[in-house]
Amino acid sequence: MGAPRIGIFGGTFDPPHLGHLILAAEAQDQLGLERLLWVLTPDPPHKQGQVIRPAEVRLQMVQAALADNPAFELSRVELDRPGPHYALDTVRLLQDQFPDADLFYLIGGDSLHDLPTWHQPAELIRACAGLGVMRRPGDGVDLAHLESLFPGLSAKVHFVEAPLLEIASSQIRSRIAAGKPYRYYLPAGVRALIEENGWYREEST
Ligand SMILES: Nc1ncnc2c1ncn2[C@@H]1O[C@H](COP(=O)(O)OP(=O)(O)OP(=O)(O)O)[C@@H](O)[C@H]1O
Ligand SMILES: O=C(O)c1ccc[n+]([C@@H]2O[C@H](COP(=O)([O-])O)[C@@H](O)[C@H]2O)c1
Repeated sequence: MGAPRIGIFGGTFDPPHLGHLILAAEAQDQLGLERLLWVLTPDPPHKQGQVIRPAEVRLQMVQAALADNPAFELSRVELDRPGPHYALDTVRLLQDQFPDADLFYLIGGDSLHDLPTWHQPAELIRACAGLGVMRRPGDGVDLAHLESLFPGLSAKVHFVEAPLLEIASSQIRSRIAAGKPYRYYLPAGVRALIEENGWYREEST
């Protein structure tokens, strides 16, 4: 029997939406992940200076998004340490927690495209058994170029088969602020929280 496979899905989740849920569910199935840890990132490295809702607000929404799926778990590995939250530190902490497991880091195509700008990307790639990637419209992924920067990367990239989804948290925030319908872009429980609390109505980001 091989090592247990654990998926790590980090995100700002401001708010969590159907793109996130579909990526997580397809990756779990296609990569045979025994556990799938959703890692809420309080202080995302690439969103410094950007307005994001407080971690407690995003946590409530992630809990609502995960509530009806026992296969999804919330990990506090970033919530419980000060930021900025680099993926490499997270993977290393989870390696300590699950020393026998193969860890798969899940990202969208835009994140794969940006990987060279991440903190110590070569070490991150080395630390992961694989990267589960769901393409995004216009993500600009050029795997041959990435392979030239990080030899061996392409063998670790597993493209997750799924429809291309033009859904983004930023787009949902804009829709809410503009009074446009957004109901079917995210789970009902997340929408209920947004409506009860009036979140995103005044926001322009
Ligand atoms: N529609 C989507 N298809 C594929 N991957 C996605 C999609 N939406 C988000 N992701 C991936 O999920 C991870 C977390 O994304 P994040 O929480 O930043 O959401 P986002 O929709 O990209 O937010 P924003 O629009 O505010 O930048 C990232 O790796 C991102 O690439
Ligand atoms: O480690 C890094 O340098 C790094 C740079 C950009 C993003 N990440 C992580 O990737 C995940 C998705 O990022 P984001 O900004 O699209 O929500 C989130 O968990 C971030 O902490 C990590």
